[in-house]
Amino acid sequence: MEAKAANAGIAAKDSAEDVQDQAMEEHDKDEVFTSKTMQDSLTAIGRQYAAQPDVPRRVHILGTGSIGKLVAHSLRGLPNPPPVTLLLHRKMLLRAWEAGKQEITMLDDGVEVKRSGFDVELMPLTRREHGVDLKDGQSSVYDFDTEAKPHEIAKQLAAQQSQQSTEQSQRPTDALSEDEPEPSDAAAAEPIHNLIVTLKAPTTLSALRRLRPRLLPTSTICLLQNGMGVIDTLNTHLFPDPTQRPNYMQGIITHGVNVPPAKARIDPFYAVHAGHGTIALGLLPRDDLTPGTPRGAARGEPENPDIWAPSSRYLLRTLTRAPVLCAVGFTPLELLQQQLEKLAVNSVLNPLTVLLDARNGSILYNFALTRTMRLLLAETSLILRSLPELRNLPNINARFSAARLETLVVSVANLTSDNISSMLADVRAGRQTEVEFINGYIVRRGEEMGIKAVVNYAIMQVVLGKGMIGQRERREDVTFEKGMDPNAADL
Ligand SMILES: CC(C)(CO)C(=O)C(=O)O
Repeated sequence: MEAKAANAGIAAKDSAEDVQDQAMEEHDKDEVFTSKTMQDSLTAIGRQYAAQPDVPRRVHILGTGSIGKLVAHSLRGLPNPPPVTLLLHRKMLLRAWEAGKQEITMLDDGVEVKRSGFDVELMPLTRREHGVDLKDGQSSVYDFDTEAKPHEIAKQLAAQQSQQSTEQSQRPTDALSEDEPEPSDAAAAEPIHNLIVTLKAPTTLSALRRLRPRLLPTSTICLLQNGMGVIDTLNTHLFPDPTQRPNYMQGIITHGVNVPPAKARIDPFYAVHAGHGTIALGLLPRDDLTPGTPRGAARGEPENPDIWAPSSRYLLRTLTRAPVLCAVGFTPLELLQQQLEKLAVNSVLNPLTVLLDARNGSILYNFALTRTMRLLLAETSLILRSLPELRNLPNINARFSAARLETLVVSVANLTSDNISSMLADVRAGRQTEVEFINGYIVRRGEEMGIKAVVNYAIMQVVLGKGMIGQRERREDVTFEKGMDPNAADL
């Protein structure tokens, strides 16, 4: 009976979607017509929203955790959907995909909606040891049975790798020997123009290192994750030359999506859209624009849309087109302020819930914890109000006052009182936390301005210490069934 009702629900939803699809297709045709016939006469804002037939439409999604699934599922639900490639980081996931129905299922308001038509690519993770990438199955630099030290072995491996890559690039492709593994999938070598990253901040650098050769200065990377400072890390380690950097977009997600553990074991491509929220999106202005290009953000003025790369406009437009995502674009300066507010909330709720090993609501109505929160927020407020990028903005002192930040923390703790914070979930699962991109970011920004963020620093160290205790316990005391390593948990 229940299944019947659910099926009826799906059918009703499908026919409603069909009608909507037709309407949107007409709308799309109109937009292409507009872009072909009137492009020259459009205003800058008009060009921003017009369809762009020349931009490659494929969207790659890195991270198939709950948010990755929500975004992928929503994009394939669009009328005239873009091609979507899921970048899978584990063989087990690829096998599950191939053995399954090759669809993502989202349970929303009691109705299961299945969507297919995705492409997948396996992105085997490499380990980095002493500065060299070790491929899947390659021995650790610590395992060699010689007198040589791990860093010396790493040096030899690096030399070998660079020689191999030089030889390979000098040989014509048809001269590859039989036994040499050819790239398994030609698509895996193609450029990535539009990339959405839903990985956690600490794993982003190592994952993007694998994709570095496929990312062009014309590509756009949209980061949908907690924490701040990832872009600085990417620029330092992967894109030191500003002219070779991709374009960046950032987003703040308030959707609540989860994967019931019982379901995760049966179908890793299943998720529940439990709380409908929004995505605030903002593009980052490039640092390498020709001198003289008007850059509104730098002066705290409205943005000049002409400076955004076509892939950035395409990705922004595509994400904002998906009704369920409720994505809205903001100016870089407004998005930055929203990110900092979220950072302040996370910098209190996440580490405190880890230390207390308790749900978000546990910090409420407890004066000892209120004192701790106030100490943290006094320090964070001072640092945020001193940031050079916010200088000259009116209202900064009020928006980032310790009292207002406390109101934000309390209200989020109330709204999510039964939730387990993402940081506590990470610690419990033995995963690396985002603390260095939350409290660590506040500490780093403080240091730049000569402000010692001792409370944030101390709390970050305790969270790191707690994570280490958990990881050690897991390694030493508990034996896991093969294939059930909790550290391999999905991102
Ligand atoms: C706001 C909060 C704490 C909600 O759980 C969160 O964003 C998180 O868990 O990372």
